[in-house]
Amino acid sequence: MADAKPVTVPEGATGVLVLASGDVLWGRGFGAEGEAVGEVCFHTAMTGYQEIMTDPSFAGQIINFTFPHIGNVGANPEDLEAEDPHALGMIVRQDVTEPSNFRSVERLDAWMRKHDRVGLSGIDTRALTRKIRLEGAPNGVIAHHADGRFDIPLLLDMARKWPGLEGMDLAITVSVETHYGWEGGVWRLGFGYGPEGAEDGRPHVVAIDYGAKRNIFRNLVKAGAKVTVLPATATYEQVMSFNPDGIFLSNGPGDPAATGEYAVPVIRRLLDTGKPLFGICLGHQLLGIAVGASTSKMHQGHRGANHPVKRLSDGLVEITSMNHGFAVESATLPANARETHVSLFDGSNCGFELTDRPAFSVQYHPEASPGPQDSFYLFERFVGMMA
Ligand SMILES: NC(=O)CC[C@H](N)C(=O)O
Repeated sequence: MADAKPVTVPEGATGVLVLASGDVLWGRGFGAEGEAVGEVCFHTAMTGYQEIMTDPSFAGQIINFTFPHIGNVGANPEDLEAEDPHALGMIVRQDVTEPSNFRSVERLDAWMRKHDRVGLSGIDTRALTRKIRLEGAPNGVIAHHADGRFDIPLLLDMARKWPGLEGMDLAITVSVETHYGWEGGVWRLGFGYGPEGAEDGRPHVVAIDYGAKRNIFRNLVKAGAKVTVLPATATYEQVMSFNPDGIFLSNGPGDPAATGEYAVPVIRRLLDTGKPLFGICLGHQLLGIAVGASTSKMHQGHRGANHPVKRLSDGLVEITSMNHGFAVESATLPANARETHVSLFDGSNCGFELTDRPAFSVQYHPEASPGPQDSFYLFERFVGMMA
């Protein structure tokens, strides 16, 4: 590891990324001033930056966007996966420009400032992505100071002391405190997300929130369910007291194997009820652990909006939205778990179903997007099991 040398701040630099390796990448800060320490990962989506920043699955992470024009459609109050951002900061190629979109109510940099999130522009995001691909996702500090004053040795020390996502339990830190009924389904121009979803007569899904993104609940509603959301620490008795027709395990941040006592033992008991059960992302990983499989940290992870996933039953390739740095290891799936989906990038597990119970899960976000290859059918399959 390179040691920090006395540094001169390049002319005009108001932001910096300091990696635990000793690499120092100068740029221009935007959004909030200050610093944040976490894992630096790259995301290949061309749009959806507000959704990415607010997805609770990104807690503990600093996002390097491979798409150069981030901020060009501004910020709006609808494209949020949670009320506040959970990603720690963003790294982009180009400076944020004036927004050009009829839904925009403010600039992205103003939104970042308001929500206390640090942004860094002017970075060679391709070089950084290449580094992450070769070396794995590093720990680092993103910092922004308008006066250009940075204590690089201190930032390096912060980056080196950060323990890393492996072994870190974050789901519990981003979950809700108490249960609530979810409302909000299909988006309509001029109306936003409709209030549907609470009507009686719909199959009742109890969703355990390990750091859920809102779009998953919207999709459950779109598929016909009524959704009640429970905190990550909900006990078996609490889940059952809502008399669910089906149980949903949400996405969420951190290491699935670090969730300890509150998640997996409850999931095991819920499986024994024989009620339909569906897990996504962290929920998929937790279901994997509950049936005896192991999870491991991936070299660079999968983060993007067009990751090809192969459905093993018929070979169809789904274009999926993904965000994960841990994966269920296929080889450790037990005999009663059939692998259903694999990543076309690296062959890693992306879905399985149990052969002796109505339970299945996937590693990606099944979106209700137009086109023949989306994966929304998974929500319909789940809700259909309760009919
Ligand atoms: N999207 C998610 O739920 C992420 C799951 C888990 N935190 C991971 O990084 O693999």
